[in-house]
Amino acid sequence: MTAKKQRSKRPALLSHTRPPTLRKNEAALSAKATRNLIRSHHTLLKQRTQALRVGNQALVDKIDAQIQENGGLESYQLASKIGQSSERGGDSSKVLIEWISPQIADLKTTSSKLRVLEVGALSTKNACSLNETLDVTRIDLNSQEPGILKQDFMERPLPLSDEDRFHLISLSLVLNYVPDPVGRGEMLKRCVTFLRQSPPVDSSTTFTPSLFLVLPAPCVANSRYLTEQRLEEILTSIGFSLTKNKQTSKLIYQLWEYSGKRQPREFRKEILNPGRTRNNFAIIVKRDVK
Ligand SMILES: C[S@@+](CC[C@H](N)C(=O)[O-])C[C@H]1O[C@@H](n2cnc3c(N)ncnc32)[C@H](O)[C@@H]1O
Repeated sequence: MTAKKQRSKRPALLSHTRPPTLRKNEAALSAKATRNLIRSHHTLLKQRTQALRVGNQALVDKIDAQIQENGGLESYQLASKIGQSSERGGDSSKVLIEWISPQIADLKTTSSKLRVLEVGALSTKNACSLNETLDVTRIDLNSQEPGILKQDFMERPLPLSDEDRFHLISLSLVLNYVPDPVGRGEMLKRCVTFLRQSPPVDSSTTFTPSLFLVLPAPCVANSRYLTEQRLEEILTSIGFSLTKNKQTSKLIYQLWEYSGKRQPREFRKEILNPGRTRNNFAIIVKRDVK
């Protein structure tokens, strides 16, 4: 008998990172269709950003038409929702709840709540929305339900007081949606402005303002331009420190506490991890203009 040929294990592609399937029979087809839809949407958004950058409006229009032909943001969100179903590895906010449970335990016996901003919310029934100790504000570029505000986080009015700030911000699979590296850096910096230092109203519970970040694992594990160390350098420079970290074959989950110790630095797009099979995911951080 001949020995079974061993397949060489290639690093996962960004488009192959959604957890496994809905119903066994529909599995292969729908998982593939879902991946293709997500991948194609991300690619078109990146091409659109490049076309915009060089002022090629005709190409922008063509790409917009292509995005619409594929079902637009709505179809992308549907594909992402399938990715959230428990059969596909589930709702990422379950990990968040597990991590913050010790800190929010005391809130169960009070009416105080921790204020959470969920950016890129696809459902009002995920684990964080169902948690009675959390007061969740949900926003998305395209709202799928009445409890989700249609809003671009980058356009959200800046807070005037703590009432407009949050103890926790969730960016689950949102940063990788942003089509350009500079925009990703801006999104991370913007989070700080919305974090709240004061404790939940009428409560003695203390909670260090935090950022829950979820990314497809290859963004960090298999990129030419981003490594775990670089991600940590970036977030540390913005004032965060890493408190929880979990990686599966598909996703990387992290909880960052805001220490307030900012050491503003610039981060450029530079090759950190060369290789033909790597992806180009990058985060560029520009210094704020005073
Ligand atoms: C892949 S879905 C992730 C959904 C969900 N958070 C999850 O973990 O599965 C990404 C969502 O982020 C939303 N999004 C991307 N950039 C955003 C922004 N600047 N403001 C609000 N929502 C944004 C998109 O509209 C999309 O619905």
